[in-house]
Amino acid sequence: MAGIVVVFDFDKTIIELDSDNWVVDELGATDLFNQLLPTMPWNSLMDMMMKELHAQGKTIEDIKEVLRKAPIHPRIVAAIRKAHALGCDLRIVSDANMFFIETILDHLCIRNCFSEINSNPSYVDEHGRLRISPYVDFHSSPHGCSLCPPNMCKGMIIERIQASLANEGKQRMIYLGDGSGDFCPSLKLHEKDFVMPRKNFPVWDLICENRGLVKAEIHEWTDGEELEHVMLGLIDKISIEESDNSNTVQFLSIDCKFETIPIAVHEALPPVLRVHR
Ligand SMILES: Cc1ncc(C[n+]2csc(CCOP(=O)(O)O)c2C)c(N)n1
Ligand SMILES: [Mg+2]
Repeated sequence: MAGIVVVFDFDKTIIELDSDNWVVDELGATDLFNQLLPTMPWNSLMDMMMKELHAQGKTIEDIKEVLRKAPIHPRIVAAIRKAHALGCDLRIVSDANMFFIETILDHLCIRNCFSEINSNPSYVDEHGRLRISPYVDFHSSPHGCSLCPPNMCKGMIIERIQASLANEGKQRMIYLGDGSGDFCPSLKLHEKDFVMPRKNFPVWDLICENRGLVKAEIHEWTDGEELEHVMLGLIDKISIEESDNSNTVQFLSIDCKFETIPIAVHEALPPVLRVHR
């Protein structure tokens, strides 16, 4: 589906928990983290925690090992692979950090499924310490959005993606998220887009309380199995609508499930593929 962009939040959407807390807890630094939390911004605190762990002798490999153990529902990995194989453009917008996300995606062998990852920058310095900084430098150039944390306005990122898609002929977006930071981007979606808030999580509460403000169609999900079912259903629905809207493209019926479409055939397909399930 060359015309469909699927944007994923990462923590508590792709993986089952918050990666920052997972690393801090697993490496035994929870008490210090909780003690310092009221005193500094989140990214500065994470950077400081990485300094502390480095001073205690914890290596980058120790951090990677913890990240590789992060719980994830197997159907989420399957869903990502299927959406990618169907030709959707998959992206991540996350308030975690690049190192944590890339380590986990590499481990799951799904990094190649994503065309873009937007998150807080991170790098390993010359001493082998992980450095983490905010996506937005809120001292020199604050984003000015009151809905979002100072270091990242996901709504601004979505608007930037929307502007670039207009040039690429991609029209439809599906946005999946769980947290309060996913509310602002949900408000930026257009009428023909879809938002998939995780049920009983903060973004779901916010969307339920402000339904009138959300233009996109709302489809909730609870776990990986439901995420897979709902997301692939929406991709199917969009592809049918887009093929019905187009009088120039041929369409093809494939009497099989998504996972059995041979890649060689799929690549040779016309731009719009109708899948019967
Ligand atoms: C005021 C304030 N409190 C807490 C945080 C940190 N924070 C909140 S949710 C989350 C996980 C995001 O990952 P994802 O976007 O992938 O769900 C993080 C790191 C913040 N930035 N500002
Ligand atoms: Mg999240």
